Amino acid sequence: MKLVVVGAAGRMGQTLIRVIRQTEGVRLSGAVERAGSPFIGRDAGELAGIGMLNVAIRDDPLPVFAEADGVLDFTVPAATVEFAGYAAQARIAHIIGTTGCAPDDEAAIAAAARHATIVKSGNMSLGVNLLGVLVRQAAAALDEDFDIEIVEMHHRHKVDAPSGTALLLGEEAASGRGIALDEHSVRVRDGHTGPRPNGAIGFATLRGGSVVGEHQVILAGEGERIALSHLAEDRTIFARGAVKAALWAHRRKPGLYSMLDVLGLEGR
Ligand SMILES: NC(=O)C1=CN([C@@H]2O[C@H](COP(=O)(O)OP(=O)(O)OC[C@H]3O[C@@H](n4cnc5c(N)ncnc54)[C@H](OP(=O)(O)O)[C@@H]3O)[C@@H](O)[C@H]2O)C=CC1
Ligand SMILES: O=C(O)C1=N[C@H](C(=O)O)C[C@H](O)C1
Repeated sequence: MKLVVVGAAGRMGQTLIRVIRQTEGVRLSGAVERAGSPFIGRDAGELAGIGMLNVAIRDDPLPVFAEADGVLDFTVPAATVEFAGYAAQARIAHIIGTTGCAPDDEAAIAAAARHATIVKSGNMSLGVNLLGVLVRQAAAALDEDFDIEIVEMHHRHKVDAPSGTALLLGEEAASGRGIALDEHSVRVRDGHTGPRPNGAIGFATLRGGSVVGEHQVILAGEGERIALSHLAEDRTIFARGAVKAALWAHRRKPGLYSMLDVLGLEGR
């Protein structure tokens, strides 16, 4: 399967290029960065530290997509929406790891999924997706006497909050409780907040250093507390998940899928 990496010079872009090189059944056919990037024209393999791959980084996605079977996209929301349109035009699989998408972005991506096979997830790792299933089960088993709080920590460069993973875990908790997350989430607390609303799902965000990604879901009751957590030690776990998603999506009918579909965890 021929794969394009967009955002090829980024933290995830470079990790994806290394993982593609190590994975049977896939090869890097193209690499894209934004127009004006200092990395345009550089060899994608050299930049990722694995030696020449003879794939130059380009700033014209459409012809690059036309020669590929799938695109791996860990960039920024505006770019992802644009890439979704191009992937739909080229009828190739689009694997989206980008987080921080606004409702309008999500709507544009859903529209593109009428023509393209899109897999989108706030976290592509096996561990976090399994954690999501466990969180849903725990939230379903316990009533509102257990307060749900989600704590996340990431590196100092991260630009969106709460993280895509924290929101994914919040959705799973809400689904276990049979409620809508956006009607119950408390994303910020500051000053005289008053007591905690019953049934709220709270979020707390920490940023610093080089932390790859840490998430904890706490279910706090009277006199006892359950904590379910995931620690990402290496970005390779996300890249492996994305490549797995691309292989799963190849020649599958258009639609918007999640990592739960890819991993066979949907409905578990
Ligand atoms: N779902 C998951 O499993 C994971 C998701 N993520 C998410 O992936 C995204 C990227 O993370 P990370 O790699 O750390 O971020 P980086 O900033 O390191 O990488 C993003 C790359 O995308 C490039 N880019 C920006 N605009 C465009 C464009 N129009 N065309 C092509 N390339 C573009 C950036 O270039 P420039 O810097 O020049 O603007 C940069 O090289 C984030 O949203 C993050 O939350 C991260 C890890 C796992
Ligand atoms: O920006 C990151 O680095 C990460 N982003 C994703 C998120 O927002 O949850 C996934 C992972 O935690 C790393």
